[in-house]
Amino acid sequence: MASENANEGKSLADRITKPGADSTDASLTAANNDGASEALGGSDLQEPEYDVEVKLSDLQADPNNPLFSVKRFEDLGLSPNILEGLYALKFLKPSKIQERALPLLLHNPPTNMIGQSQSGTGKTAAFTLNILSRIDLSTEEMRKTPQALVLAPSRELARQIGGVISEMGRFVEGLTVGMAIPTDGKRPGRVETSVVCGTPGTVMDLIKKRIMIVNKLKVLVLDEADNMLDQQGLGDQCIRVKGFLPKTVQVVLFSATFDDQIRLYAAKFAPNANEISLKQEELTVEGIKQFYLDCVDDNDKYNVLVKFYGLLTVASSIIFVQTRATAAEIEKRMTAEGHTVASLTGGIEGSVRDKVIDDFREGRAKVLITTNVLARGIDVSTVSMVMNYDIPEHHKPGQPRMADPQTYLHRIGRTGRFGRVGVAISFVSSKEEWQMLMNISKYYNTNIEGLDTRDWDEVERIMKKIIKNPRARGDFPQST
Ligand SMILES: Nc1ncnc2c1ncn2[C@@H]1O[C@H](COP(=O)(O)OP(=O)(O)OP(=O)(O)O)[C@@H](O)[C@H]1O
Repeated sequence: MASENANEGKSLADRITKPGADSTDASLTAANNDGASEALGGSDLQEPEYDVEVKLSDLQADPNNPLFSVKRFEDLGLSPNILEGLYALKFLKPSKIQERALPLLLHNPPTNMIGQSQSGTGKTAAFTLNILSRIDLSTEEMRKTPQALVLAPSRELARQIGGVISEMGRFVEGLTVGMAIPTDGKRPGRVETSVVCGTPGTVMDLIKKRIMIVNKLKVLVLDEADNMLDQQGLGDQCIRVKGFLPKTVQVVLFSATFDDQIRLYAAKFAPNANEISLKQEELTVEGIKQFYLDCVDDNDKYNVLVKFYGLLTVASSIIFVQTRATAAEIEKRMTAEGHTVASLTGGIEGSVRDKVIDDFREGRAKVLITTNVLARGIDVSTVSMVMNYDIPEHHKPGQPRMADPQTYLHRIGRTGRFGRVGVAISFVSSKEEWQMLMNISKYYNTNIEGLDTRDWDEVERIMKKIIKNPRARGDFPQST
C-alpha cells in the first residue's frame, strides 16, 4: 500500500540523493548511470502510488488544468531508453507544458524556446528530455565533452536539476552529469561530463580557466530565466557565458514568470524562439490556498509564528524572510523555545547548505527558514505550507515599499507541486504591508483570504479542511 512506501508523496527530486555526493571534488561531480540508480539507496520506485495516480489522472483529464494532456510520452518522439527512464519514475502522461514544449524543442533544426508554465508543472522534465535527446554519447570522447549546460540561480537548484537529469537518463548509456557550483575554496577538476549544471559565476570561471571546454555545446538552458536575466550580476554572467558558446547553441529559457520587460530581453537572448506563454491571471496554482494573518506590528509577527507552530504540528514547511539577519534571529528564538528548525541563507558555506537542504528533503528537518535564495525551483513534495513571514518586496532605495509579485508566486509555489494541495500564509503587520499583499492579489486576480488570529480553533479547522486528500495525511498541521 502506498503508505508503506518509503517514497510515498515524494517527488523525483526528493528521491534523488545529492549527485556525486561521494566524490572528493565538491564542485565538479559526475553522477553516471550506475550512480543514479545507487542514489535511490534501495528504495522501490516501482511500487504503486495509488493516491498519486488517481489524483493525477483526474487532473490530467481536466482541460483547464496545467497537468492536462491529450498526448502520451510515446507520441512525443522520445527514444526508448529515455522513455524507460520516465516509466521507472512513474511519469504516466506529459503535463501541458511538456506536451506543448517537447515537439518544439525536439524539432530539427534546433530552435530556441522561451517557455512559461505554472510552478510545479514539470518544466524540468521538459528541458531534460530535450537534453537527453540531443547529446551524442556514441564515443568515449563525446561522453566526456560538455554538450548541454543548465544554469540556475542557486546551488541548491543546480544540484536538484543535476539529480533529475541523472535519474531521468539512467537508461541512457554513457550519460554523465557534472556540477559546476562553488567549491568552498577547493580547486575544481576538469569538466569531463556531457551535461553540466551550475551557477553562472562558477561556470564562467571554469570556462575562463579552460577547465570547461564549451566548443561542442549544443544546448544552453536557463532555468528561472527571468531571474537569471534580470538580476544585474547573474544577467551579466549569463550573457558572458553565452558569448563563449558556439553560435549554433539552442537556447532554452524556462520560468513560471516573465514580466513584459524581461520578455523583451529574453527574446534578444534567445532570438527567433518558439514561445509558450501564460496570461498573468493564469499563473496561480489552484491547489495552493492563499491566506494572510494579521499581526499587530513587526514584533508581533514572531509571536503569531510560534503560536501557529505551537498549535499545529507541521511536518514540512518553509518560512520565507527578507534578510539573513531575520532568518538567524527566528532560528535562534525558535530553537531556544524547543522547535526543530533549520536555516539556509546565502551567507552559509556551500557544504553546510548542501547538508541543510538534504536534511530538509529527507525529512530530517521539518521547518526550513530561508530567504529568497530558495524561492525558486526547489521541489520538495512534502512541503504542505509556505509562510511569508515577510512579504516579498522590491528594494529600491528612496522609493516607497513595493510588492514583488513574481517572488511571491515562486515562494508559494514551493508547495502544491504537480497537483498536490498546499497552503501559503503571508504575515501582515501594517497597512502598508496589507496594501502590498492586496496588490499581489490584484496582479494575479487571485483571492488571498484573511485568517482570524483571535480564533485559533477556526484557523486549525480551516487548515485541516483544505487537506482532504489522504496523501496529505501526516504531512500537514495536526492538532496536538
Ligand atoms: N509528467 C509527469 N508526471 C508525473 N510527475 C511529474 C511529471 N512531470 C513532472 N513531474 C513531477 O512534478 C514535480 C514538479 O516538477 P518541476 O520541479 O519540474 O516543476 P517546475 O515546473 O520546474 O516548477 P518551478 O516553476 O517551481 O520550478 C516534480 O516532482 C516532478 O518529478
